Amino acid sequence: MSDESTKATIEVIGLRKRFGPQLALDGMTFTVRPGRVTGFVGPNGAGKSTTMRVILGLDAAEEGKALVDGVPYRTLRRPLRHLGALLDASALQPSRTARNHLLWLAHSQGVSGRRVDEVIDQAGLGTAARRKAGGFSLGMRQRLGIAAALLGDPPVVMLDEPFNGLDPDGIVWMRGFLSSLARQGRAVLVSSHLMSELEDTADHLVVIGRGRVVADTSVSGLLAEASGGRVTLRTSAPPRAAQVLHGAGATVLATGPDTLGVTGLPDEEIVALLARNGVPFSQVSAHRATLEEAYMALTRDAVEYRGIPAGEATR
Ligand SMILES: Nc1ncnc2c1ncn2[C@@H]1O[C@H](COP(=O)(O)OP(=O)(O)OP(=O)(O)O)[C@@H](O)[C@H]1O
Repeated sequence: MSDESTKATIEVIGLRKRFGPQLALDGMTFTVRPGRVTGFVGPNGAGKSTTMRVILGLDAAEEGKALVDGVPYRTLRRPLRHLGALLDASALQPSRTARNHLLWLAHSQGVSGRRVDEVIDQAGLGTAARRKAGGFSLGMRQRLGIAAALLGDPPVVMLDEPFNGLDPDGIVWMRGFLSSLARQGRAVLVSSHLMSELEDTADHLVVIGRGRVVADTSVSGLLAEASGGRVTLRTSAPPRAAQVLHGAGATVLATGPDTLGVTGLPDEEIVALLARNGVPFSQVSAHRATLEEAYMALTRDAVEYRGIPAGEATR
């Protein structure tokens, strides 16, 4: 799984799909690569579930194609061994125990019964696996869905809104779990409409709005861009500090009686310059945007109806 260029695992190429007058996918294009968690993020109705359904062949696109390991999912002979998916955690047999549900799935896919107990452990189902799935909370259903997705030990895992219904402990568990799947070399695609859920989890982001990709970027790159290289400086000698930094090519703006906003120089260079020129300072801190801030900036135009007074919505 080391050569990313030849091991692309999900390729979505130019998908277009309508539901009646509603354009759900409008040229959706991205690639999910192994060894990292790719967050698939967008506001409600942006097209996340539809894209995943097209990848699985559950919905047909009018244009474009979706490939898993280079071929359409429907043509795979043992699909669970290529891609494990959790789309709808409520899709289970309420009268079966979780373990029997998994045994039945394993049998239908030629997977050994031994694997069932492994995935029960991996998904943290524990003794609940012997209970009827009909009585499960949404969080336990998510875990059961994840256990099912892992049955075929697939190199690609795709989860639609897996954080839904999880309590804070469950969210922490899910983050660690997704990261561990990626560390094992798997390609992990996980959708969410809340960027905060993916904090400390996603390595890469495909941000979508209105059926198309708005940004396809590493998390670190997105944060650096949103942070804009702004540094806040606290000093008892603002005019002197401004003079020194301006002389070194920075743009300096007074932001308070003893604070300056500096752009155009990295924080460590600012510290060195001030020290060398004997300018006193008590704080130099680079502004770090949160993932949520970066996301809001990206999707500002893509959110349907946000802030539009009733009666003025045009779609
Ligand atoms: N079966 C359907 N019939 C009609 N319209 C649909 C259908 N499925 C999806 N849509 C429409 O397609 C668009 C994309 O929906 P989709 O469910 O893929 O978005 P999403 O990003 O998954 O949203 P959410 O975060 O709410 O799940 C929306 O405008 C939605 O109303």
